Amino acid sequence: MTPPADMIDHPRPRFAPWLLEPMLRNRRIYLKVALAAAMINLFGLITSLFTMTVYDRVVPNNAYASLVALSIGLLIVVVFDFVLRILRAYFVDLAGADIDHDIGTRVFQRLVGIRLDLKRGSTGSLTGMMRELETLRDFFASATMTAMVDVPFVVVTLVFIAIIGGAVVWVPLAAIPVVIGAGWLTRPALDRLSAKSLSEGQSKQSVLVETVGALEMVKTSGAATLLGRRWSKANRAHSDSAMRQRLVSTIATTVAASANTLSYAGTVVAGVFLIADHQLTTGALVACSILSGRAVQPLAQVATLLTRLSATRTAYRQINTMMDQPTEGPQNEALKPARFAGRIELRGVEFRYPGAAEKTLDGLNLVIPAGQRIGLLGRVGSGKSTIARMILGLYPPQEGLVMIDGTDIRQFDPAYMRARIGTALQESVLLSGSVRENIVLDRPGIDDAEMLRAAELSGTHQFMGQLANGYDLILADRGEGLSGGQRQSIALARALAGSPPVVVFDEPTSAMDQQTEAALIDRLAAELEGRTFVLITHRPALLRLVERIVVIDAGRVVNDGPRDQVLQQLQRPRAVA
Ligand SMILES: Nc1ncnc2c1ncn2[C@@H]1O[C@H](COP(=O)(O)OP(=O)(O)OP(=O)(O)O)[C@@H](O)[C@H]1O
Repeated sequence: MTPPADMIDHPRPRFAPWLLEPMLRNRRIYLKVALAAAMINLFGLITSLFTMTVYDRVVPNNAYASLVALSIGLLIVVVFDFVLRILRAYFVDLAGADIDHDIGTRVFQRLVGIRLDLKRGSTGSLTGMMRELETLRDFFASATMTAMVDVPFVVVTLVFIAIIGGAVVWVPLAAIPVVIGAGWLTRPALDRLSAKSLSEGQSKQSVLVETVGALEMVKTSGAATLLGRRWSKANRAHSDSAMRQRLVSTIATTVAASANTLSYAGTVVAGVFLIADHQLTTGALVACSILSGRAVQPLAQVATLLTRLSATRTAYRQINTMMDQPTEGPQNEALKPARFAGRIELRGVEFRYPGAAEKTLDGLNLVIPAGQRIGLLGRVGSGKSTIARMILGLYPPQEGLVMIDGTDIRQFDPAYMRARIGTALQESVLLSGSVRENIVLDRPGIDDAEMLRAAELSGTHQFMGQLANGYDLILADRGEGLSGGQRQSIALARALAGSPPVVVFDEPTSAMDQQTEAALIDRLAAELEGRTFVLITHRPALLRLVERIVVIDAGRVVNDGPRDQVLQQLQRPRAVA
């Protein structure tokens, strides 16, 4: 069974493996579709033969016995035709659903593995692109696929017309280039318009996602006017190009439909002369006129297919651009070391955000021995959160190295590494679903007992334990329905669950009152003992948790030492002033 590998090696036209592989896997089903199509086309020929026989043999001779026999035969054909048509639709759907599922999984995996430094476009345009999967699915799972299977039978039908109708075959033959020409000529315009319509649809989606995601801000800050203007502009542009796209494809499909009618009528007209010339019987003419419609029809369907092909190709290109991008993690075998002690080292790290003019980290050197708890201090925008992102491998440095336990973190499996770093970043983003799901996140090894332990540590249990449905409380999108402090507490429970050897907290108490914060610090002090802890904060109380302080300014370390010593140095200039 070598042929499939061959086809993957030299695909023409070049299809990406994410599309080609699931299609090839379904080749058996498509073979069944082709078989069913062949039978259905054969039945079509039989029906026309039936008509011809009735006109030429039954009508002139009043041969009712033959008519009964022929009718029974035809009835059987109709029943088979019915069953085969249903089977054909079912098989196309079956293959379509499998391909859709496969591609959906692959694309989603790629989406979550996207490298943040290579990410292009807004959240809205990314979701818009995911929506384009529907366009691809519609193409593979719809009747359009069956139209392609019917195309080779056009030749069979034409040969059949030539056999029974002779010169009449020139009529459908003349109609075919018209149909193909209409499809071909409109294609460049359709390609252009569907690309335009797709990008404008994504702009529309961007405005929508931004508005819905920040509805409270939109209302309170009066952003509705600005967003409303953006929305109508995007909407107008999109409906304009969608209208043009429909217009052009209507031209192609209408030309095909008219060619179909002309082919039928032309056959009848030409047939009259041939009958007069005794070259054709009336029955053969009727059969030919039916068949000439059947010869052009698949091509008319292909014209429709071509109009959809533009949209499908645009969607394919969009998705393929994302699928072609390198994902996170090493290209070769990723490391998953059994021991993860948590010694962190940033050596000569230089980093500039994509598109930013200034470097955020400028030759930063920092070693955090395993088990040490450090606080990162520094002014707003000095680069503290960026250091956390470097440690988590969210962005690779342009220069220098980020290492954990002496290994460049780019060699680790990103999911493996991040599962060992408990992280609570500045924004406490929760997901829709229960509080339990938000803490456990389906991670292996985190059972109810561990979830409760983490919830007690973070302070979540204080408010969740008292509610009747407690941890099964269902949250709306992004944790709506809870206060900011409660959300933050759940995010901390999520980070602490599973006792990861490294913990990175960025402003973990920014939404909490002093009392809640003090109680949290008491509980965390014992919990973090012996673990590598990186704390980014502007709140002095939290510094009780750390033994060393590193001060960052403009992406460099400007002070580093034992906590109390650095705190004294930081207070001194103020005392002098
Ligand atoms: N995603 C991003 N894209 C481009 N620039 C960014 C991005 N995130 C941060 N920056 C820039 O990098 C610089 C440092 O940001 P960072 O978030 O690391 O600061 P910080 O020290 O954590 O500040 P804060 O105390 O306000 O949290 C800022 O000047 C900011 O403009």
